Amino acid sequence: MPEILIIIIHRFKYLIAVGLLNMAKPKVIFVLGAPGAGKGTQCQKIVDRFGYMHLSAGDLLREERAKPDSQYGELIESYIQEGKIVPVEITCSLLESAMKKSGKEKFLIDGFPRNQNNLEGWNKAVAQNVNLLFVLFFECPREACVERCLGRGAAGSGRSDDNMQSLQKRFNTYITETQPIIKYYEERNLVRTIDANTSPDEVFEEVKKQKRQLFREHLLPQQGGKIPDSALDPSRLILNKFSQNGLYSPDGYHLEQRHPDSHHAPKQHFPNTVKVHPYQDNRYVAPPGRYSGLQTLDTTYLIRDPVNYVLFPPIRHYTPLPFFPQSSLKILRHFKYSKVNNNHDGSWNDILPPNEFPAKIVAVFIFVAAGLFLADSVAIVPQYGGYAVAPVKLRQAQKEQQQDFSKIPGVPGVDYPLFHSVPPTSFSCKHVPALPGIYANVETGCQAYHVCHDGREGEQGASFLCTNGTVFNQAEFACDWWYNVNCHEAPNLFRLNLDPLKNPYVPKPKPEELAKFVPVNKEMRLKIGEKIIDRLENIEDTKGNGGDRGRLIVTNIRVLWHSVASPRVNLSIGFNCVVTISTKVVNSKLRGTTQALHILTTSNGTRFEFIFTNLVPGSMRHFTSVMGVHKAYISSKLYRELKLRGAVIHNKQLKILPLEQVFSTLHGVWNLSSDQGSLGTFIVTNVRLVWFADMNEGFNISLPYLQISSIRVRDSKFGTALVVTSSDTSGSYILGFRVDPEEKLRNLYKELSSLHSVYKGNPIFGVEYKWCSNKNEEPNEKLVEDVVEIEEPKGEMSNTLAAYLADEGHAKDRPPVYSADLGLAIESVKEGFTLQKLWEVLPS
Ligand SMILES: Nc1ncnc2c1ncn2[C@@H]1O[C@H](COP(=O)(O)OP(=O)(O)O)[C@@H](O)[C@H]1O
Ligand SMILES: O=c1ccn([C@@H]2O[C@H](COP(=O)(O)OP(=O)(O)O)[C@@H](O)[C@H]2O)c(=O)[nH]1
Repeated sequence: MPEILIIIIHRFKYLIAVGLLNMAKPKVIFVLGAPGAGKGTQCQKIVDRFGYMHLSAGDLLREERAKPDSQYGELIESYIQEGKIVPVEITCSLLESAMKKSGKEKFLIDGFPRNQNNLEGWNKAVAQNVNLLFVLFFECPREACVERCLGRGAAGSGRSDDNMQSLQKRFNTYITETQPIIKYYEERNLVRTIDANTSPDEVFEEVKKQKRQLFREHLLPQQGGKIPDSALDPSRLILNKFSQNGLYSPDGYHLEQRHPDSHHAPKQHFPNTVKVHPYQDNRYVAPPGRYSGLQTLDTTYLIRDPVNYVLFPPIRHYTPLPFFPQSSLKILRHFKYSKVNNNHDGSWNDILPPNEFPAKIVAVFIFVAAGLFLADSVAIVPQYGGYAVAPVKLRQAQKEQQQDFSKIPGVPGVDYPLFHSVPPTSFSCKHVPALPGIYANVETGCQAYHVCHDGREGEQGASFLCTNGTVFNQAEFACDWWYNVNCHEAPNLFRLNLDPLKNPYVPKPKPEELAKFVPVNKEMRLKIGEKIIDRLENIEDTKGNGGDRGRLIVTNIRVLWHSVASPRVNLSIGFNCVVTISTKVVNSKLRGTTQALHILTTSNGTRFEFIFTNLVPGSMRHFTSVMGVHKAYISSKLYRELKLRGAVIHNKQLKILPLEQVFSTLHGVWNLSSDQGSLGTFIVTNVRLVWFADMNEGFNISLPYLQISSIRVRDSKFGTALVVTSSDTSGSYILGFRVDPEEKLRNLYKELSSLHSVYKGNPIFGVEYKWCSNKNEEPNEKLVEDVVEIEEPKGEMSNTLAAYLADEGHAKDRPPVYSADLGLAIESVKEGFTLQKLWEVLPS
């Protein structure tokens, strides 16, 4: 039996590998082109033909706009009418939730990304989670597109932008904003251009050609898109065809398309097209005799009946195969496409000798079952013209109690184990590094795992099985798809049970204990818009927790450290409090004398210092990432802070920040802060609002959404005014603006309040730190030189601390007390000293 399975895998390894490669992430095709190029029309055809899910960014926005409770409705409407591009945060979240909701794996994203802001937003939030196949670009002259859009409007599209006025603006946006995006993808060789200035069917013919070539290039990049004929053999095609028709088509079918010349209908006993119909046991079969009146499906494929084949019993146990590694990830890794060409010529020779088949076989079906449910159903094999007809199951009619393996890539029992209960193995909790802990059982291909505790459950601990298709991922402490797990690696990861953050059986603090430490733990949670940039293990907080191994986390706004042994011992240093970051020679309990990271901070007028030692000899990463991110933080202050009279305007143009996108520019806006008011220009971007005086561009204000506490429309002595209040942290300024006519003011108000709510939820901090590949571990001398080191008068410790530690009369340990400031238990501080003084570096 294993031989049969090996043959199946051999024959289908191409499909398995390709399937796995593609199943890992949802596939996305971007569809771009001018308004009216026919994107929607072609997408519908692609959906019908290739089964993609069509997501039109424009349609999703229109749907959102139509929702009565949508907070973005008005903003979307005004942007669409103006032909402007809606902020990417809105579009991306609509796209993402539509993708998730659909449960599908292949998407045509139509009309997106349309500008730099879209592109950046997508790259930041979604790109890494999907597999972008290519960009389908419909090229069509402007006149034709305009005519089509006007035609669409006249035919009752109901779209508020299918009119000449909006079209003009949409085309401007398309030329200035979307075309550069197409160019961006062109430079990456991802664009496939289709001439869209022909009839819809002709355009679609081109799409199909491109699709075929792209399919090949995508699957076989190393062969320049040339697929060996064997790779596209009929079995592959019929699987697609059956699945398109809702038929169940498991791995293991071997099918062959008949050649029209040798099976020309009038000369042959059987027609070119064989009709199959649902059989009483819910399979699709070719019916004997007439099929009039029966619901049928045409197939031109032959399914051959293997000679001398035996029904193999259901696979109940997972037996590792000698040359197929248990973890089929290895199949992927070792898989070479060229092998398909060399070892498999697309004929049946590698399964059955050709002379075993009658010469004039027309409709002959082969069936090799690959799993339990197939083996069960093979008992009935109806005969057709003397040849066995393969049973084909209808997806919808599948028996409830049988598991559907079709959604799981790979061969059940071969690629992944199929245990129904945990078998006895040599696994023993006696040999594990930590108790309690969870351990994968390698002998079961990791389908079983054991919770080792106090020995009550026996030597194997409490044993559990992951559901079929999944195995225990020791790195994640959870059942995971088999192709994500390298089971052989599991024993090397057993030690992760020592990490209290990983090991779910390490008791977590009780709620009341947690309450005690809330201030500290709350700090450790990531804040809105906060992103982790680097995470370093083995870092000692040399000053505060010497001798304790910890984890240093660098985010875009701060540095966090926590002890690994007791995560509640932690600290958080906001970059906004940092005075300097430098290096310093220290004496670490765990590393001896070494260079450490020295962070000097100030908070409420008091200075604090922090020293972090990397316990990995030679590693400089803690210097490079903390200093690098800090620099990025400093240089991006404008993203986050209110700025008055800054050099933000040059020649009446806003100096744009790196991730910034201008949404609107409004002339003739009065700033009401002085008695007579000043006339100026108002600019709305995805980061901030900016106003500058027409007479003097140095008289300006730049206010990020992050610093806005409210936006209102109010009556004032100047008439109806837009009133923007800055947050407490930025001085609670009240800014008044007036625009005529009032409708314009109200539109500005709506736009600003929508953008404020979008960017309050997704603040842009502007801290972008780029890793230099392979250089992470190298000392970056320049970076170290740049930082000014603060000289301390005596030694390396503050005088107070040195005096404290010099404790000559020390007889016994001081009792621990709870320090509300630190949220920790500390030793009671000696008389004459205060905590603050001990932490102080420079006299305040
Ligand atoms: N190849 C074509 N030739 C002529 N009219 C077309 C063609 N493709 C689409 N149309 C029509 O043009 C209008 C715009 O097409 P649509 O697919 O909605 O474009 P888009 O999504 O690019 O804005 C529709 O009314 C559609 O019926
Ligand atoms: O990612 C997108 C897609 C669309 N739109 C807006 O929706 C309008 C209509 O887009 P759609 O793709 O429906 O129409 P097209 O102009 O391509 O026919 C555009 O003009 C934009 O205002 C947007 O802001 N972001």
